[in-house]
Amino acid sequence: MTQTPAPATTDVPPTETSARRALRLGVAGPVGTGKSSLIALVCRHLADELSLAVITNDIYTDEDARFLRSAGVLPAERIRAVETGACPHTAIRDDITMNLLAVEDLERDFAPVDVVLVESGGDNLTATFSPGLVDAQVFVLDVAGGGDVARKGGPGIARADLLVINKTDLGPHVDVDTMVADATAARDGGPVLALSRTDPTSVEALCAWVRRMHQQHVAGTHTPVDPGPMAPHVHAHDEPHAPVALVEDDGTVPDKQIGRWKDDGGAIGAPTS
Ligand SMILES: Nc1nc2c(ncn2[C@@H]2O[C@H](COP(=O)(O)OP(=O)(O)OP(=O)(O)O)[C@@H](O)[C@H]2O)c(=O)[nH]1
Repeated sequence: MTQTPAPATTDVPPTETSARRALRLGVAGPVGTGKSSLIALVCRHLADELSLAVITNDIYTDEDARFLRSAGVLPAERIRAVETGACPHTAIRDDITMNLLAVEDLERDFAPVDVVLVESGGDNLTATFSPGLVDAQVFVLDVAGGGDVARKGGPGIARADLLVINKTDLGPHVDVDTMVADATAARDGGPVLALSRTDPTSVEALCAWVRRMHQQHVAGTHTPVDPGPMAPHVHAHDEPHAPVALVEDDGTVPDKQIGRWKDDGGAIGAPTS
């Protein structure tokens, strides 16, 4: 009796869609470090050679998308906003659905797209993108944040594909060289770029890095790396009526904890059970 061979489960040629998938490049970092400005630089300098699109994340507005559209760095329809309605890291790490759909829409609407830049909402030092959403990520600090910031570490600083120390034109007020040296030490040799939009050499170095990432993506030689999650934490509003209690070993409630509970009626007091 002849047997029909089982269908091969490996060596499946890429589908047209996956073959055309853009490099998805995340840009994260604390509020105001220059994420939108960096994306504007990349678009301004590379739009003639690469097909680009942008997703911005804001909590309640589409402000970053409007900034980029008004800067005229790309056709307006290639820049789309995701309003996360929650902590910025939620939409880039915990539940990436909204962003993933937005990226796929752009890839389909403007196929073929070479690079989709995804800007995170401004967050703290620990926010990173899920490797399920982006292929590579840039973490942006600025010299205005102070020389100590790079030393403080965190997954983005230590393990993002590229760490940018931005606004080096403000350097006279901060020791930029020390900041870059600290950052390089924190990254175990990973690339660090000192950037200013007023320094063409640094802007070209940024563009060269993006080009290289895109080439590696197309060649299939780049493997997305997860910089690691942010520290575990809870949001107080997640469970407004059942906060995590501090209770001593003997079962008593410390004085400082009483008053942090509110029952359904709004009265303040310790829980009854
Ligand atoms: N001096 C200087 N200022 C810069 C540079 N890049 C950006 N800025 C300024 O930094 C401020 C913040 O820039 P944005 O690009 O809006 O920063 P962001 O990280 O996108 O901000 P959020 O989206 O609010 O987190 C703006 O006033 C920019 O003009 C730079 O290279 N040098």
